[in-house]
Amino acid sequence: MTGNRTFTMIKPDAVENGHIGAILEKITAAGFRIVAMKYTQLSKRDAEEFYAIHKERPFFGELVEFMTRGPIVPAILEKDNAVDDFRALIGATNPAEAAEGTIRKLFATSIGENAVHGSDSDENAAIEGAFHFSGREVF
Ligand SMILES: Nc1ncnc2c1ncn2[C@@H]1O[C@@H]2COP(=O)(O)O[C@H]2[C@H]1O
Repeated sequence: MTGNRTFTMIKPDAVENGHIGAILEKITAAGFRIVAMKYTQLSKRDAEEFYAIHKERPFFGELVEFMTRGPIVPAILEKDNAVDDFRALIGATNPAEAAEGTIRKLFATSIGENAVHGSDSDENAAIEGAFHFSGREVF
């Protein structure tokens, strides 16, 4: 049975802090199937394109600088109700406001360096997944 899909990235802060394994464990324990995953680093151009929707925000420069400073783990995840269930699993954007037990509460350090990304809609999940993966990389 296939569920629907969301897109995530384990961000440079969580990679630097050694949390890849623990975060993947939380994701799979919550019932998500990994259908695509890689270890890679974004160029400045990649990050500016991926986050184009935020380009007028005051934190845009900081966001691009952060997301390009080291490797990330992008992945496409599958589960029923994937987008909403994944956002519940990761918690609020600001880890200070994230619920106990959520990935951001456990592993994020600030609103900017918040450990993981989660798509906010089915449409954006498809766009973001296609940004990072070709058809041959999705299983
Ligand atoms: N006020 C803020 N200051 C710095 N970074 C922010 C702020 N709000 C959002 N962001 C970052 O912008 C990112 C947009 O994608 P995410 O929701 O994955 O995670 C968000 C944060 O990393």
